[in-house]
Amino acid sequence: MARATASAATAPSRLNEYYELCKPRVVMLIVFTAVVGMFLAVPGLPPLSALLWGTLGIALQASSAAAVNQIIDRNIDARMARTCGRPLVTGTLSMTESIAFATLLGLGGFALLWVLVNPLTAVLTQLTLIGYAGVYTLYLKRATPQNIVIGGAAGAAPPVLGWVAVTGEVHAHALILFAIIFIWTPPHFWALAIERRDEYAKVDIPMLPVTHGIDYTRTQVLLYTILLTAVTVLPFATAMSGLIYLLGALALDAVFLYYAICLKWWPRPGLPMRTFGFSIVYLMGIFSLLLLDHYLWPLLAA
Ligand code: HEM
Ligand SMILES: CC(C)=CCC/C(C)=C/CC/C(C)=C/COP(=O)(O)OP(=O)(O)O
Repeated sequence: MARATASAATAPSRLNEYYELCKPRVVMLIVFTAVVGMFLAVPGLPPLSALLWGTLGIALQASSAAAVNQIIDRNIDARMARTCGRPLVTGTLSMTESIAFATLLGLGGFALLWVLVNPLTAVLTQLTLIGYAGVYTLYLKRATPQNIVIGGAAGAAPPVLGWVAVTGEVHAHALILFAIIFIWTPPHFWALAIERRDEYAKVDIPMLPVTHGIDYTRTQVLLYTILLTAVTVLPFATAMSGLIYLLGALALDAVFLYYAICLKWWPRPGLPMRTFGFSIVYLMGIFSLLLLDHYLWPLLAA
């Protein structure tokens, strides 16, 4: 009786541990950018089957990538305050359970994309998984302060994956979506890394604030944010999006630039984490505007 009660009590919490192994909040935003890529790929609505199975397949593979990242990084995660509560560190999930779970999600996602979407999406998504879990986590993260710039390509791929899921091909407009996330990644991450500099130094991970100092990193955040402003004009400049997108994007750019300028010239406690927090709102906002504009602007401009 006591045994039955105990296992009933632990079952939901174990489910929660598997959920946490997938970095759910990051994966949700990643999947959102992929879904926006699917909607932007065609003038009307994308086919339901590509939308449904494409989203599920990309979500499964992104979750698998996040789990592999935690399997590889468990010793580093154990020594940083931000990550020491993760399931593989606390021991609530074993290595065997985590590897089995990551393999199941990865293979399941790949098979689903290959069979129900198209082989190109399956292959590109698999390469993205390898890029993040293999190339970034295993090698780049420990090797160079440019780790997140190069590794950012994996995080930037999902809108392209979504586009390919619907059309079967890579279009120049999909590459603009890639460029937006690619250039957004450095200010997103380095804002957090400024705050967490000492933790990364303690575990010998060569993040930019550790190797080049905090002030240099602030300059890089500002330069990438300026570049990001230019890149976010591209959807309008190439007639992919209309004025609703442009005006909204410029407003978001202005706020992000304000954060980056304050971080560089008027730094104060708490500002790096507020900049990091805003970077997430910003990317959600840019992709929401792209989606909104795709359906509303043709009606208004007609
Ligand atoms: C190489 C690329 C990236 C790096 C190094 C990176 C790094 C990080 C780190 C370290 C955190 C954890 C913050 C914390 O624990 O408080 C984080 C959070 C987050 N990242 Fe990124 N990120 C990258 C790319 C992306 C991409 C592509 C997206 C989405 C499109 C994204 C969305 C998020 C979100 C939504 C959070 C908040 C998670 C939460 O609230 O727990 N990141 N990122
Ligand atoms: C479609 C597909 C396969 C997508 C995979 C892309 C993916 C999951 C990107 C996640 C980006 C991310 C959270 C990086 C941080 O890793 P970190 O190890 O630097 O951060 P941590 O210290 O919080 O673990």
